[in-house]
Amino acid sequence: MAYLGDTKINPAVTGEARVGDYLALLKPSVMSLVVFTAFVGLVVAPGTINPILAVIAVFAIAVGGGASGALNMWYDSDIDAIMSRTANRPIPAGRISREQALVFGLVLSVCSVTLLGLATNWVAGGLLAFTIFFYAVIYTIWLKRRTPQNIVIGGAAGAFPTMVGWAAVTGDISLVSCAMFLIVFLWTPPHFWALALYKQSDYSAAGVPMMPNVAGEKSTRVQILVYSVLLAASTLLPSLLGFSGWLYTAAAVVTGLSFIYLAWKLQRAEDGAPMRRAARTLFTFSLSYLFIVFFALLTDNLLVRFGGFL
Ligand code: HEM
Ligand SMILES: CC(C)=CCC/C(C)=C/CC/C(C)=C/COP(=O)(O)OP(=O)(O)O
Repeated sequence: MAYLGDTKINPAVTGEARVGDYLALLKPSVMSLVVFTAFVGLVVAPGTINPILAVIAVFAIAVGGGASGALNMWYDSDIDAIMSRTANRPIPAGRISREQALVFGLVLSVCSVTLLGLATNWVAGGLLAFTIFFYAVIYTIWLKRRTPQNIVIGGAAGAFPTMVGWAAVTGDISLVSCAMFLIVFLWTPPHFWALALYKQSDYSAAGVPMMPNVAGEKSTRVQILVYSVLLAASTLLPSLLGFSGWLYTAAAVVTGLSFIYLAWKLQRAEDGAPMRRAARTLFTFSLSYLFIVFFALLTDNLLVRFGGFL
C-alpha cells in the first residue's frame, strides 16, 4: 500500500488506464472556460494572425492548461483521495499512477509551450510556460496547503491565459490585456470561496486552509462581497480605456450589478442551509458571469471591427 502524508492511496494501479482517464487529468470542464478567455484575448487583440495558426495557438493553450491540471493532480493525489468531490479522480481511484500523471503533465507542458512558441512567438510561449509553472508550482505545491490567500495569489494562474491569447497575436503585453487579466484575477476569489462555503467540510477534512475554515464563514462572505465590487468595477476598464463600446459596457454593468446583488444576498443569508444555498447560487452564477463578460467583449469587438457598428 502506498502512503502520501497520512493518506492511504489505492494500491498498485489496477487495470489499464483508459483514454478517458488521461482526459480527466486535463480537468477539461474547468479548462474550457480558461481556454475561452484565452480565445477571446486572441481574437480581440489588435493585429492579424493566420487562422490556422490561431487554431494551433488555442489548441496549444488548451493542452498547456490541461498539462498544468495533470501536474496539479499528480501533486494533490493525497488530498484528492480524502475529498468526496475528487476521490474518484484517476490517481486516487487507482486507474493511473502518480508517475504516469507526472510524465504525462511534463511532456504535454513541454509540447504545448514549444508548439505555441513556434506557431506564434516566444512572448506567448514564455507566458504559457510561466502560467503552467504558476499553477503547478506556485499555487499547487507552494501556496495551496500553506495559506488561505492561496486562491488570491494562485488565482493569477487562471488569469494569465487571456494575456497568452493576446500575446499570440501581438507579441506583447498591453493595458487592455492587463485589464482582462485583472477581471479573471478578481473573479477567482468569489468564484472559489462561494464553492468552498458549501463544500467546506471537504477542505477541512483534507487539511487545506481555505478561507472559510480559517477565517470563518462571516469573514469569507464579507471578502466575497468586497471582491465582487472590485470585480464589477474592473470590468469597466476596457470601456474606460476606449477599447470597448456600449454593448460591452451595458453587459458589464448589468452582470456586475447582478454579481454584487448575489454576493450581498450571500453576505446577509442566515447561517446553515440558507447560506449554503446562496453560496451555491453565486458559484453557479460566477461561471455564466465570466463567460458573458468575455463573450460581450468579443461580440462588441467583432461588431466594431467587421460591422462598423457601435
Ligand atoms: C485558483 C483558482 C481556482 C480554483 C481553486 C478553482 C476551483 C474550482 C473548483 C474546486 C471547482 C469545482 C468543480 C470541479 O472541480 O469539478 C471549480 C469549477 C469550475 N471552475 Fe474554477 N477554480 C479556479 C479558477 C478558475 C478559473 C480561472 C476558471 C476559468 C477561467 C475556472 C472555471 C471553472 C469552471 C468552468 C468550473 C465548472 C466545472 C464543471 O462544471 O464541472 N476556475 N473551480
Ligand atoms: C493555460 C494554463 C496553464 C491554464 C491554467 C489555468 C488555471 C490555473 C486554472 C485554475 C483552475 C483550477 C482547475 C483550479 C482548481 O484548483 P484546485 O487544484 O485547488 O482544485 P481541486 O481541488 O479541484 O483540485
